[in-house]
Amino acid sequence: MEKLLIEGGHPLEGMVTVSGAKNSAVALIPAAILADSPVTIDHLPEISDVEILADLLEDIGGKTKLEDDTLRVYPENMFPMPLPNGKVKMLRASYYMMGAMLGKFNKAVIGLPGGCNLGPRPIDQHIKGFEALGAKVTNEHGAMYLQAEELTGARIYLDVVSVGATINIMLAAVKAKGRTVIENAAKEPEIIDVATLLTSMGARIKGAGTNVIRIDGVDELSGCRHTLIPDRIEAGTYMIAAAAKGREIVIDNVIPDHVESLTAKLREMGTHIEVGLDQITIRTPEQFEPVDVKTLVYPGFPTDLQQPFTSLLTRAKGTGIITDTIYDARFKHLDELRRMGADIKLEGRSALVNGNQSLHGSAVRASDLRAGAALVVAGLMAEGVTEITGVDHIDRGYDSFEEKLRNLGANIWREHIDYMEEEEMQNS
Ligand SMILES: CC(=O)N[C@H]1[C@@H](OP(=O)(O)OP(=O)(O)OC[C@H]2O[C@@H](n3ccc(=O)[nH]c3=O)[C@H](O)[C@@H]2O)O[C@H](CO)[C@@H](O)[C@@H]1O
Ligand SMILES: C=C(OP(=O)(O)O)C(=O)O
Repeated sequence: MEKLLIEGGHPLEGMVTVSGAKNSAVALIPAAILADSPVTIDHLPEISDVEILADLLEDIGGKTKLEDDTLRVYPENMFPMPLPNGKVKMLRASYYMMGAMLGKFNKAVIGLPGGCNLGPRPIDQHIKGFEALGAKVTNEHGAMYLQAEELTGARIYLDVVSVGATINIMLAAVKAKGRTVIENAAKEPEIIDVATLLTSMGARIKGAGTNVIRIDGVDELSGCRHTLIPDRIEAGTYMIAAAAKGREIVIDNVIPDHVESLTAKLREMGTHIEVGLDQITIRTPEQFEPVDVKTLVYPGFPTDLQQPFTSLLTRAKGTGIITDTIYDARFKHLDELRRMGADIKLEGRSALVNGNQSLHGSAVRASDLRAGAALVVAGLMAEGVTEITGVDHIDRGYDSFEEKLRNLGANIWREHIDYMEEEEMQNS
């Protein structure tokens, strides 16, 4: 086990380059299963979710070659090997193995996914989609069994706007017979990225990025080369860190439209922001105004930035309210921020953050990926040293986090936790 240590208070300055999007990468890697020849994906982030998915492709007989930020997938000898346990529980996006394997082999046996514990995260809409396409889906002892004689296009209305269900149904439908229409589809940029890759492979998809997606099934998909879009959540995390502590920070390789909801809120708080073509420059203001934020589906304020944004609100002159309409239990970071001196009340799905509190370094634990990002942002602002455990969560989604922050002037480093310390932590 490892922990992150941050000595707070150092101003940040310079340029940080955003890596490829985690939530695209984790869908594009399973999508490569659908091709009959090699698929090359460029600009992948170096994160554990990517490594585990590449491993899962090997587990079903594929070959993968990861060099720098490029992954080459050789799908020629894959077979529908059951994946009931183990690695599938280490991340959320293993659910895309269901759609991709069903689309390729008409068959899949896969354990239920893991990922951040944000309260219940059902996959009923994924299953509704697979069943509409003709698959029989059963859950036996925690493993999902999916099987179809043949997949046939269907009209599927999602009862909940779901990123995962939209992509999973696309993966299962691209080789189905006839037309599939997904209504009330999610519109996140990552969905467009997946549709772009599948289209390069020969799929016929229209409407990705709108709430109605039409897919006309094709018999064969072939290999291609694709470059991932930049990670808007990583970009947003650096924007928040820059607002918190940045003399002047340039965030490079960002699609400004993808972070518009955050840019608007940071400006409302008084942050100085200049938006270029693929760069955003940010400077900390003298004083932060409190703001209210509600997370919504894209293009609304992303739930994945709710937690780091909460840390920034502790610096506002007054009370800001942050409401998560997507996950009702995405608040495990609040107790940890309170340990650092934050004054936050939780009322239902809303955190009431009383600003003007100076934070102090403490020993805290990241319960999930973005809770980890929230604690890093808080650690950068706090007086003294913050020790963050639960680093494996952070490593799921941030490429070279400490290195990138160190290049901006942060004093952040990683230490190994020895056996005795681990015991002590577990008993405390
Ligand atoms: C790997 C990945 O891309 N993860 C992202 C994806 O997660 P994920 O795909 O799991 O999130 P969804 O968009 O599916 O979930 C949105 C909401 O719908 C609910 N729901 C979802 C599916 C379903 O079958 N039934 C159902 O009720 C969920 O509980 C949640 O309240 O989108 C989330 C919302 O932007 C992000 O926080 C995650 O970072
Ligand atoms: C919730 C997240 O990830 P996952 O869905 O992979 O758990 C996230 O990226 O903030």
